[in-house]
Amino acid sequence: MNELPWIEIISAVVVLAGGGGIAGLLAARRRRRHQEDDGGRAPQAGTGTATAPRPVETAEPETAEPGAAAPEAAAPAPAEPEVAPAPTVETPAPTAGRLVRLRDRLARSGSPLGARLLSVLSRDSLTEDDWDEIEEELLLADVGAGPTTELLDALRTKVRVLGVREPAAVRDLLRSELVALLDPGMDRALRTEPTTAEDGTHLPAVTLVVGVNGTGKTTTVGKLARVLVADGRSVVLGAADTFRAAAADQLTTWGNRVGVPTVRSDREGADPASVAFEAVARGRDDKADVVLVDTAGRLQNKAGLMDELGKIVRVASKVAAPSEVLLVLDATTGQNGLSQARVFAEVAGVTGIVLTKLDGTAKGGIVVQVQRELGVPVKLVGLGEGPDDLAPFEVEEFVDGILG
Ligand SMILES: Nc1nc2c(ncn2[C@@H]2O[C@H](COP(=O)(O)OP(=O)(O)OP(=O)(O)O)[C@@H](O)[C@H]2O)c(=O)[nH]1
Repeated sequence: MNELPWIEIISAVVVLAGGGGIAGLLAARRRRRHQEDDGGRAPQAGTGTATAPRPVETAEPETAEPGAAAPEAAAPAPAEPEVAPAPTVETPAPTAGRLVRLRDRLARSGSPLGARLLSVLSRDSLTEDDWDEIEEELLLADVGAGPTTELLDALRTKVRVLGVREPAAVRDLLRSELVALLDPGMDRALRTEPTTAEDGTHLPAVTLVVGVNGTGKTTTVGKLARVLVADGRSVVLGAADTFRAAAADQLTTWGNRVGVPTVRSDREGADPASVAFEAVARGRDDKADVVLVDTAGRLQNKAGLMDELGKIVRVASKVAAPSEVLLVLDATTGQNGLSQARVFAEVAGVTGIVLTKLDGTAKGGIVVQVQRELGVPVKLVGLGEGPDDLAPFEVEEFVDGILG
């Protein structure tokens, strides 16, 4: 008898058995990863309210059609019975003192505003070359031409008049000048207080988060939800970035981790204004304190951007008008970020800036320039990819961070 068919049959059985094993293994690993993503770091189990999102006006419902097979069901039988992961809710780090905890990251970014400036300023006698060097460092750090001249003039005068040279005194001098440049008097509080309409209806505070793609908007909305939850506020998320389908998933994951519901549409390209409206309505019905709305900001021209953001504001305002429009800027993009900022400020009536990725740049001076150019305060800074790496901006803590 020909042995070949038997070898083929045996091989096929081995492959099938092995494949099933691998499929089971992958399914188990996928489940484990899912559990980790959803709350692996959760210190306690759930008082969470992570609810299934409601479909929005123009959107497909999130849940599968009745009778439709769920994607998992079509996969080979898993090695162990499917157990829905227990909802776990994390406790975000408290917001007070976050910048103090994170400020090492500013120093570690090697900001030229820090060590190098201090070393020049401490030289025995400062020559014109030394002042040029200081100017160059400030410009390289994206402080901007106007503020750099201002800072240099103030430093020159004080160094001459006071004759300071000792490192500690020079540091104090530089510190106070940088603090002054950052305008500590600006109101940086987030307007997140709900209000009551004349007819007694509860109205959540609405925060719209805008900016070009990739700056960290979705991440910021997720982190901001954690900031608010840590401060004892109830939050609803609105995934109005309907351009990128994964953005809604990303936001839902952020929300689930802290027990915050996300209103979304799974249909790519669904009307963002409609999602925003539903999210604000959900916030009103749930009596939430704050609704955070993520947007796409991916439009190619100013007119299109104006149309989209204008419509989101108009439609959301049928329930409650946004009290904050936060512009997310990537600190590593320097001047480029600044020109984007100007367009958004014109189009969207920005009330605050979130500067992300300050952990990865020596260009911390962009904070000065952005505030000056737009006349809008930096309210939050992103200092890493961790869930609690977003801090309320505090001028003195920030300056201490960049001075190292
Ligand atoms: N190092 C660092 N990375 C950050 C920070 N904030 C966001 N990121 C990262 O930036 C990347 C882009 O973030 P997203 O939130 O997806 O950006 P987005 O603006 O929503 O992008 P689109 O949805 O494509 O418009 C992600 O890898 C984030 O982890 C930060 O403060 N520091």
